[in-house]
Amino acid sequence: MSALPAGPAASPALQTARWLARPIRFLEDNRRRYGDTFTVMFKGFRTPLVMVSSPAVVRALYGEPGHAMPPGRQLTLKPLVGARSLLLLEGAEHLSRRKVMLPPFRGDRMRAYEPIIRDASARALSEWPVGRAFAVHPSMQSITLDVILRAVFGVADEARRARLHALLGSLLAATTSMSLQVQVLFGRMAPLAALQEQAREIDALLLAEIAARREAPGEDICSLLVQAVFEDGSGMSDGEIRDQLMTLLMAGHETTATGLAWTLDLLVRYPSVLEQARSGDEAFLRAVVSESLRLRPVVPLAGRRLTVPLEVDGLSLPAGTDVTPAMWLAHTRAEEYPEPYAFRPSRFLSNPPSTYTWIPFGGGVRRCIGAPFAELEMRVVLEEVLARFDLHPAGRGAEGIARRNVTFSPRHGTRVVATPR
Ligand code: HEM
Repeated sequence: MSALPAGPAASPALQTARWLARPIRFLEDNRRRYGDTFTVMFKGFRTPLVMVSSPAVVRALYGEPGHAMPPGRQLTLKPLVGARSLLLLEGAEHLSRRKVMLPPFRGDRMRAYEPIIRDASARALSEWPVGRAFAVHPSMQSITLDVILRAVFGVADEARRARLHALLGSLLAATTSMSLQVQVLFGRMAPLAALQEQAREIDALLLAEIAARREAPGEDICSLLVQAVFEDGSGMSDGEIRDQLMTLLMAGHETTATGLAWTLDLLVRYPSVLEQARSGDEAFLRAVVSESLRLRPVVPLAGRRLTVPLEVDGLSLPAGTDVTPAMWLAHTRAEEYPEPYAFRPSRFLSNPPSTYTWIPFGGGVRRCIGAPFAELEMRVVLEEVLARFDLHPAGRGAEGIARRNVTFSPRHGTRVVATPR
């Protein structure tokens, strides 16, 4: 068996502590010492993890459709999204779902959701405090949750939407709650029982929505799933649609809100870019979104377990190895991005990067199906924010990174001072 690439010799506990406390430093230190490809060992993982970042290796990894999903995904996600989730299926079952779930997210269809995004933004932005520091991340979470409930779930009724907003908001907060995790670790199951009670109410509400969409389909994604037909002529059961809706919520809500919070954090620290972003030039705002996702990749890793050996550019990894691109490292290669640490959206206008040097949405057969949705939503929310407010950073230092589940998120929620224009 070939040896894995070199990597840090520290104990798994120490490597994990460094990754959790200072992820960027951990990645940069390893790149400096070992190059583009290195092997790390995290506590709780039974097998080492090879991190890669050169475009040729990322292409070879994501280009092989047969690789399996990374370990641990089933364990953490199944209780929330259900066993039939697109995120958890593999092989032919996964591909058949992807085939029917991709078309509803096509770029041209997304335009229909623009009014919903503008309206959700207007409601949330009307509550922003004026002239004093506050964190924008919770407001972005509220917008992205509202947008998913309307555009994806299709919940038109205000009262039902408010109830689902409250229930899903607290379920999602609990999944990132350190206090809950500690209580459960010490055997206190009461909070978990309360969560299960909430989950039952959510399921009942979702099944009622699905039944209503079967009766009278609309423009939302749930209506399209209700009408979807697999190659064998069968459709999705109500239970499966429930799983896919929870999947879209889990995959699309926090990620987009966090991408928005990071974009605002970068914009307030680069006033000339912020001014240009206000100009109403749609292409420039798209470039702002792309550059933010490059410099602040919300999902730092999206790996695979190899089912066949990976052999490329002198690298040879045996089947069974866990391999992940490190988005930060792939996005900060000076060969592809001159002055890689500068926030410079115009680079996406003059010289758009090739596919495997910009991978905030992963790649290959598991690439994010919500990418066009997320990009549109980010651009439209930004337009609404910039049209209403002048923004300044609340502090001098750049935001640090905190980990929330699988995301890299601004530690203090992006604190700004907003004044109406
Ligand atoms: C800025 C926002 C977002 C980011 C950074 C992001 C990132 C990602 C990444 C890295 C993956 C894994 C890809 C892989 O394993 O190669 C993924 C998968 C996925 N995302 Fe997103 N995502 C975002 C928004 C959304 C939205 C808005 C939705 C839907 C409403 C969505 C739905 C999904 C789904 C269903 C998958 C699983 C695809 C599969 O396994 O076939 N995402 N996303």
